[in-house]
Amino acid sequence: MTISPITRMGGSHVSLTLFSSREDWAEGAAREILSRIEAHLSTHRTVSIGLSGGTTPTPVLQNLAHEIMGWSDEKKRRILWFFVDERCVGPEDPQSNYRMVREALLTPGKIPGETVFRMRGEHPSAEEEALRYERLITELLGPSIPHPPTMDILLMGIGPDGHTASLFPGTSPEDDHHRLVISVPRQGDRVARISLTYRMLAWGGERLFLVAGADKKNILQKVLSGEGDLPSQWVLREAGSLGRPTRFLLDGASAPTS
Ligand SMILES: O=C1O[C@H](COP(=O)(O)O)[C@@H](O)[C@H](O)[C@H]1O
Repeated sequence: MTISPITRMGGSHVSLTLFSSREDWAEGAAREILSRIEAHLSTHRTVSIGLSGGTTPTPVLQNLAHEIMGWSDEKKRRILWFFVDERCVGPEDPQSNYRMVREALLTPGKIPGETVFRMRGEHPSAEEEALRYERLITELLGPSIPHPPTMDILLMGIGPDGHTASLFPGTSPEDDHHRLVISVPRQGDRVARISLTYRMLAWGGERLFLVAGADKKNILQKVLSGEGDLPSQWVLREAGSLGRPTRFLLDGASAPTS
């Protein structure tokens, strides 16, 4: 599938893969993630993955759990699971990204707890927790100077307003300064959040956007049109300027028509 305006977003570094049904998408996306994990582990001791929340990734993570559950503990310990963002709620709250990931992937995949690095949404200070997570990332993945440490695979989503991770419309990479993780204040009904920054997302080895469902069709069309300053567009542009690839894994219902 080709969409010409996409070249304006991330140049040749952006590609789309379309799966016909939601079921094919969930299976195919899990296979894509798995093949990148295996490829990375064939040349590196460990692979780091950033997980997004919301509802879209659930069936993909369930399929991934099914593939990984039979692995030896030794091999499972070579995957380091991080979070792209979290809502400032407890780990049992229905809004918790960690809760969704635990139920879909960690528990069924029998993932060793010591390989999972969650953002503690229940911390009384989101800012302190963002700073702790930033330190954790640099300890585990490398220094933040001269550029952010690299998470090898970032699983990302797009919200109906074009947000990605917990970076919302009206923000831009200029707001990041030198941070890797930020706290995002509560706004209206939206609870406060903790999020990786644009820099951190752009420097990731590869971004896989998991997008499915008819309710994502319009926003995806807009994102890929190249016109605008939506957070997901900033990520594509910044990663593209670093020559880092981004791939969209779409189901038929979400795919743009032109
Ligand atoms: O708020 C969030 O939304 C986006 C998209 O979620 P979805 O439910 O529309 O798929 C998600 O990527 C992010 O992690 C989450 O916190």
